[in-house]
Amino acid sequence: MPVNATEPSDGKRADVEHEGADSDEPSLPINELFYSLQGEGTLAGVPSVFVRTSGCNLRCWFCDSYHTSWEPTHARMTVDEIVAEVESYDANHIVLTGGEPLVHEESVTLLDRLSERGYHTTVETNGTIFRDAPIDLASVSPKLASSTPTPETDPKGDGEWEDRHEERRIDVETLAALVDAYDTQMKFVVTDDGDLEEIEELVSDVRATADEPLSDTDVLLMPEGATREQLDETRERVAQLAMEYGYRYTPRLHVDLWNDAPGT
Ligand SMILES: C[S@@+](CC[C@H](N)C(=O)[O-])C[C@H]1O[C@@H](n2cnc3c(N)ncnc32)[C@H](O)[C@@H]1O
Ligand SMILES: Nc1nc2[nH]cc(C(=O)O)c2c(=O)[nH]1
Ligand code: SF4
Ligand SMILES: [Mg+2]
Repeated sequence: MPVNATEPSDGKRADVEHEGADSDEPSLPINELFYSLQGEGTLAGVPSVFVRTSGCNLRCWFCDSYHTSWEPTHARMTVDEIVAEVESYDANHIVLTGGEPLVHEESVTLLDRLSERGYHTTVETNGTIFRDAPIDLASVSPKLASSTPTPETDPKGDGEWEDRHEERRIDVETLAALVDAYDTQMKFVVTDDGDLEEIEELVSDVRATADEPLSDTDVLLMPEGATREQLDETRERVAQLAMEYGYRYTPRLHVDLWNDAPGT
């Protein structure tokens, strides 16, 4: 269901409580909650319930979830309300995404409750924040230099987020901690050939820092594109790059199937 998104947020707990969220109960700012197919990564095609939190610590210029980052909106739901909504769907796989779901410590509470009920959990994260939680698949998408919003690419202002995004986007220690703690896929948004040099260097740095291995088939190249038309420009080249470098290609099934319509 599309959640009635009313409360603006910037990745911080809102200071106003709203109907439907008891102030004593753990709650999360939810932008949307829906049932679809996992569109990305090694579980692509698996029917899944998506829980999308609002608020992010980065500002990728290409963010396909603009209303969780650049202009965040949400309704506050208690963890109990979220779990009840999840349980109304006949699915075993839950994808917690955002925005950046790990900016919220209540995401751990939600993951605990889902795990207790036997759900498989995937967390889509930008890899800048580590939290100890029952995560079955950490779907980590480190943000490359090509994601940084410059005055030319900024979708909202004049590049006010450029320095903050640039300082925060990569933390090798955090990426290595995620690899060590969880079954991890590393999913890079590729805009053009120039991204591969940074990917190779970053993968090498993470391998040097982590104790657990990160195989080439756990490194995924995903074409940039929020619409079918944009993907038409990128997907074939990114597929070629995956073959050239020996990494895995991931499609964006929800864009191919439904052109990234809300609730897909
Ligand atoms: C909206 S993000 C939310 C989770 C987390 N903040 C992150 O970036 O991983 C979900 C996924 O969409 C990807 N993504 C966002 N905008 C995209 C675009 N224009 N093209 C391709 N992938 C995109 C992100 O890299 C991430 O893998
Ligand atoms: N179908 C579908 N699959 C997805 N996999 C990751 C998504 C995300 O936004 O994190 C996503 C999404 O938005 N839709
Ligand atoms: S990190 Fe994820 S949610 Fe945040 S701006 Fe980038 S793509 Fe969007
Ligand atoms: Mg998405």
